[in-house]
Amino acid sequence: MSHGIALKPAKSARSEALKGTIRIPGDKSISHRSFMFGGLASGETRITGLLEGEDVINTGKAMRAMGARIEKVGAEWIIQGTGNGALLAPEAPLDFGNAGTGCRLTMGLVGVYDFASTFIGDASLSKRPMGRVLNPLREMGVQVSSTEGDRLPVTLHGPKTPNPITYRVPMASAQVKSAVLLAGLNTPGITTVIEPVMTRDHTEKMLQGFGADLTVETDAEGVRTIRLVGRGQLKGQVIDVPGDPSSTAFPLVAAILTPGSDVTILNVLMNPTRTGLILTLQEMGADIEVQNARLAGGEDVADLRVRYSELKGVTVPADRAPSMIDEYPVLAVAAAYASGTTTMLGLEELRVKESDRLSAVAEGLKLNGVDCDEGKETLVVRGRPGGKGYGNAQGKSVVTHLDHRIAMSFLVLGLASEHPVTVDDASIIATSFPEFMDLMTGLGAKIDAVEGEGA
Ligand SMILES: O=C(O)C1=C[C@@H](OP(=O)(O)O)[C@@H](O)[C@H](O)C1
Ligand SMILES: C=C(OP(=O)(O)O)C(=O)O
Repeated sequence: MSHGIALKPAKSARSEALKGTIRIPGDKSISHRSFMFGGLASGETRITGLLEGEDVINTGKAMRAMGARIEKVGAEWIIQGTGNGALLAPEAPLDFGNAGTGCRLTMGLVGVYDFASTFIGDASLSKRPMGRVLNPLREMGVQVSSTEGDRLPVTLHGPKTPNPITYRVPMASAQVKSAVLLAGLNTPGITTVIEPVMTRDHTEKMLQGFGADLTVETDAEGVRTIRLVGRGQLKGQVIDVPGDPSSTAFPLVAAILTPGSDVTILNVLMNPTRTGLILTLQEMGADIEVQNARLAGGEDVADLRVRYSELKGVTVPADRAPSMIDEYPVLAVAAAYASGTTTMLGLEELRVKESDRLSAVAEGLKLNGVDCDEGKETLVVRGRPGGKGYGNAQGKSVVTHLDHRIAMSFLVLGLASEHPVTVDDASIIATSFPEFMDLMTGLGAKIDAVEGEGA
């Protein structure tokens, strides 16, 4: 799926109170991995609650192209996997659309096989750095042919026998950690990943669930050493994917910013590597009640009741970034309505997402009259409670740069701003949260597609 040809703008306008109870679709990270590990494992995997966003569907297509049988029966996805080590050579390039996770993890998964696989994506993914995954794969003996700067298209060809490596992940990235571990699945011996800063741990937990011989040791400084014994058997599993905390962020912040709101969001994944935004919003004074906290399929899950709140600015420490890395755009929007200054530190990884999110957020905030400063790896927002004067300047739209989180964040900004906010492309939201418009308007948000605009 390619984006950027027919842009579909959308407009949000100051809304009455948001009210109601919603269930957020499945977590994107867990959904990608469910298709990948189910497609690889021996026997049957059954998945409910899968996120059917474009990113995840592209991962499913890639797994099918490598021999997995995947079908949807009623509400369930049923997969017959190939067995570990038995993926087939894809006959055509694997197109990951907009998805860094699908692309980078699959590079690890299949890149070490002794055949060629080619990876392509949309204009956004084609700009993103792949060297972070290609470098460890090169160390394992993979032949890499890539476009300048290690961008897509990339073709990989694994060696007869890959080398097990010990790899210290140089940046806080669950995608890099996961790519190396997945390469280790088809490598003899022990592949070791050292993770100085903990990132989301879905790969480790799910591989253990599928029967991989994987251990994690954490030292006194919090440095994690993950060891995976290669070429073991993986067995199909039954998975119920919990709701995505990154998608939850949008109705959550929308309810906090819109006077009179009272919204309950059901079945949200509360894995501590994903809850940095909730903690930060609570520090800012947000009224978020965690209800029915429970364990489901080995993950913490809860319902969240959130009410309109007056926020105050805070400093968000750099070490919290991995647990809320995709939530900074919408946190910046919340900060725009807080009294005082919010300072966000340690944001270097935001520059290599679907867009340079640090610049895209700062540009969008300024276009809407929000006072902010973009630093090399920081963002400072000086908020204005009530949002007086906020809204698109001179009829211009927020430029979303093929980035779903930029599109959703600025539509949320418009729900509490004095003037409406238009974004240039709402179609990109379907990559991660196809139900966004319906769920938000169902709560009472004023968001519409804009007819007759766009390229
Ligand atoms: O492993 C994953 O599922 C993800 C890891 C993060 O990327 P990085 O590893 O690049 O930080 C995150 O931004 C992305 O949305 C999903
Ligand atoms: C960064 C994201 O995803 P990916 O890297 O998979 O494109 C995201 O969903 O915000």
